[in-house]
Amino acid sequence: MSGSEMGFRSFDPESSFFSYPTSHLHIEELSASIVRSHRETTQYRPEELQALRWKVFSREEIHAYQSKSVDEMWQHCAVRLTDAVQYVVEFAKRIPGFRQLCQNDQIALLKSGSMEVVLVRMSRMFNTENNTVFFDGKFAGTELFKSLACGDLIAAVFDFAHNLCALRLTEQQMAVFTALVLINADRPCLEDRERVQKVRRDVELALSHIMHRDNQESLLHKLYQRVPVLKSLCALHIEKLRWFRQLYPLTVHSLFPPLYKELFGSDTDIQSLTTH
Ligand SMILES: N#Cc1cc2c(cc1C(F)(C(F)(F)F)C(F)(F)F)CC[C@H]1N(C(=O)[C@H]3CC[C@H](C(=O)O)CC3)CC[C@@]21S(=O)(=O)c1ccc(F)cc1
Repeated sequence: MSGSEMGFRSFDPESSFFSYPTSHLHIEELSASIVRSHRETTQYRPEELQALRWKVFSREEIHAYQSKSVDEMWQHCAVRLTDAVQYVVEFAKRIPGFRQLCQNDQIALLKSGSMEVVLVRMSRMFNTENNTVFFDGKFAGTELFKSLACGDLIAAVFDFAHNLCALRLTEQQMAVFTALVLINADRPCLEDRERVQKVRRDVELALSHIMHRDNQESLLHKLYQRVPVLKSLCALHIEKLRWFRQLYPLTVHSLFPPLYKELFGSDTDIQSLTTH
């Protein structure tokens, strides 16, 4: 094994901790730990989803969803989104390096990145053969979400999930990619950007290590190309939420989960995200 793979440390008196080329073993351990965290913090396993693959909603069931009022359907989805975000918070807390970041930066990364991770995770729930996503126990097409009254956003969310699902990422590749989506040194309001960048560098090495091992380096640039789309989907979500809140201020105020409002509402400070 060459010197750089051995990861010889060079003590840099300036930096708060060793700046060293990361060792091969460290990257292997980091990948394994991220994959384990992913497995422990997703609500559905791939084999479960595979078994339910052809369980689709009947016309009556679809009609029942379409007959819900706009505020009822938004509230229903907001509760599911908040559940999914809480699993992402758990995932983040189990990523080595993320826990070592200061509390402020952990919260800043979750505030700006948890929705993106949920959208990436949604691609695991997608069936590209009939363009449906797993929702409330069965697979649903875009028409089921009509009463949300944001057809353009739903179409974009489905489109993103379809394209990512078509890359057929393994659970390991998905796990490390979501860690990379979360640990982004360009996010707003970070206190120690350099430290976030150092943690991100190791996760980048872990992803290229896994893609190299799986002989799928060609996927890497396709994955990185999907990231700006994630950003635009989240911006569109915030825009729609502002529109919805103007129409139904009381629903958002009293019926939306507090974490949802802290994450996606105005820039209120975040209490329930404190990752103790
Ligand atoms: N409120 C909501 C909302 C909620 C969700 C999404 C989008 C929105 C919006 F906001 C948007 F798009 F603006 F963001 C939308 F669509 F409503 F407008 C996409 C991620 C979905 N989601 C999941 O797919 C998770 C992924 C992780 C998985 C796991 O952990 O294993 C469990 C299921 C969580 C919430 C959920 S959802 O299921 O309510 C849903 C809603 C609309 C849709 F077209 C498809 C799904």
